[in-house]
Amino acid sequence: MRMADEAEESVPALRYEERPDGPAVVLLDQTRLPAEEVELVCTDVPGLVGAIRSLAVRGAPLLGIAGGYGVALAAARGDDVAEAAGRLAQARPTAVNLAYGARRVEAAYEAVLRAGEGEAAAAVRALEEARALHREDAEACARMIGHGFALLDEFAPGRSLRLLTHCNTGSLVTGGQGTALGVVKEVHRAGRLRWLWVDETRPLWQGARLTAWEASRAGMAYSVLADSAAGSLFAAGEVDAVLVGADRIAADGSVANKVGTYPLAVLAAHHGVPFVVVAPVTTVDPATPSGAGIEVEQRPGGEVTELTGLPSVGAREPGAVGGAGFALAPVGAPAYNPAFDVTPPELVTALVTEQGVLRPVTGEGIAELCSTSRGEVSRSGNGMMNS
Ligand SMILES: CSC[C@H]1O[C@H](OP(=O)(O)O)[C@H](O)[C@@H]1O
Repeated sequence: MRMADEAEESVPALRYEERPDGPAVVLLDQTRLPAEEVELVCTDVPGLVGAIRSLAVRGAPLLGIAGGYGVALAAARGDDVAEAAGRLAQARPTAVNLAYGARRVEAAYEAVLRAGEGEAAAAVRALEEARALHREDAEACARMIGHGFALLDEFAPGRSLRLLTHCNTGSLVTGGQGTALGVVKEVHRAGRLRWLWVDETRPLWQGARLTAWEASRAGMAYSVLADSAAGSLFAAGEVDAVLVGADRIAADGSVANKVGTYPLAVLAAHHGVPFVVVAPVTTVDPATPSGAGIEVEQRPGGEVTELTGLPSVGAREPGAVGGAGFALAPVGAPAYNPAFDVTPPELVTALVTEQGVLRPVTGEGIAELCSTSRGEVSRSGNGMMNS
């Protein structure tokens, strides 16, 4: 167990291993960070589904990669691949990437079976597709980071920036350097990060625990803040731009992201601050017409009403993250705990993907984004451009 104190830019959040005792998906248990770097070895799909539900592995792009490797793991074990893909796809409902990754690898596996090449060859193909998905995400991060940095430079040429972010969108949620936090890292590397404001991100503290962990390792100047303190920073003129990730982007440009994102978008609009979403095209879901159609995951109330310890203590409620904790409310108090909220497109200044920057974010622009194959760049009257 390595303590989280080495100065490293990014730590691989997940890998697939063919071990002497069999294949496994090995992941950095994010419920144990920042205090401990503990690896979780998932040797079967039920174990991986449990890790996804407990947020030991989390974040839309990484969930897609985990879903893909999970199907490859089932194929390597000779398990029922269709059943495994279904369980993985349904492990968390909001991040579209999870189902995309699982189904894409399942389709690769099935194609080899249909060709009559047998289960062993199909299992090899499944792992190849999962690894391709992983590589593509890392490449997408690099392109998003370039487009995002150029966009910020357009907003404030040559200036140092005070950026605010919510939840965690760095190396811990992608196959590469991250989405929104990946852009922040690039601003920092360019010597242009004046300050990073890190929303703690209640109730699971992804900001305080994970973004602060990544920011510390990158040597950034930052402050953690209570989510409710963000408004006073906008009022004081202390925020030059907001950068967040996404879990699902509907066909009309509505953005589902960690709960607390929508209020930031309203604050940014009120104060004339750019509100920028950074997400790979695999987060875009043309099959969901609008934000109203996005299923928002409802999580156990105990995550709100208890301050929990390490998950090893044993969660109070099925599915809740963390172990037995301290009551922050009367025991058994009812709680409302949506994991995400939805921001309408009119509050999004720009959507940065690996294919370019969409500004403004409109249904037409989203449709065009989905119609181009990966890597192509499209330019259109609705502001789709490659920055
Ligand atoms: C770059 S996607 C990260 C995205 O995922 C987080 O949700 P969770 O921690 O519940 O997996 C959050 O919405 C982040 O913006």
